[in-house]
Amino acid sequence: MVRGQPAVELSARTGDRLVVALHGGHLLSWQDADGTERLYLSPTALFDGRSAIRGGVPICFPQFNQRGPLPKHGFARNLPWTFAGETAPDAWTLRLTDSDATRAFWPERFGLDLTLSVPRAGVLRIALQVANTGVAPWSFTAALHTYLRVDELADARLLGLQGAPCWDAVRDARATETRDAVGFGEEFDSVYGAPAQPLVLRQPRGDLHIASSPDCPQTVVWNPGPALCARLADMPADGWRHMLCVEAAAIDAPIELAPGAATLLWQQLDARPSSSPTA
Ligand SMILES: O=P(O)(O)OC[C@H]1O[C@@H](O)[C@H](O)[C@@H](O)[C@@H]1O
Repeated sequence: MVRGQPAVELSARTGDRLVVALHGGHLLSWQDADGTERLYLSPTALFDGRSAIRGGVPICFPQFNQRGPLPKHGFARNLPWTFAGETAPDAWTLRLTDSDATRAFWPERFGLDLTLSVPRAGVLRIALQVANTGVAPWSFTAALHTYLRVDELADARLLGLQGAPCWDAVRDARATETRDAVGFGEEFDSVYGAPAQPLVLRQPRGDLHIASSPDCPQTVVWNPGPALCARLADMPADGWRHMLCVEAAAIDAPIELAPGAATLLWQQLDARPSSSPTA
């Protein structure tokens, strides 16, 4: 149990440790072998079995944000998932299938398999298989809404976005990213075309390489900054300084699945020692 909610703790042979809540199939913690926490979990996150948990890796499905009639970011993060156990060495799967609770929002038949795996020490792969188990085609948008832990946001840079098309949601402006190292401070909410190369979150303590699947053609980068953070009841006032969401997303063009078809959305996080000083 974590804060009164059912959760499972997963220990990989590498020494990496994961904690995942059944509510939302929500990864709460990833600690590598030396005990370094890689994900941000708000100390004031709600663990009431209904609300989305602030931090970790919320699963946004079948709708991203408010781009449709469903609740914000869909319903998958608000429902209980089941734990299917270790489905391959150092790989564990959680499952959500359609039920009366999902059909209250969305009529479609579906299966989600979230597989968390540790292929090497300090590497985490988050893979969401989306399957159409019904008899009619349907489409969806989705995101792996990862909250990365940062020691101090002012010292962090996100590298690899230069040249990517970008929609800045704060200013409602479209542009091409010109910076080779993006820094943060105020509210930041942008949808980028995902570059072919992994992004790098660079901090004094080291780099985190962030790769995503071809079926996630967008990368969303979000930090509420001080003003919006102060309005978020489930985040402490300084929480924005210790997180950065880098989300593998399929949102600009909904993915259509034929009956019996499935697709795999994934994000891989790879922690490495710093190769150069903070840009
Ligand atoms: O507060 P929520 O529902 O978890 O959403 C957090 C943020 O999620 C991001 O993915 C969106 O781009 C932001 O616009 C949004 O504010």
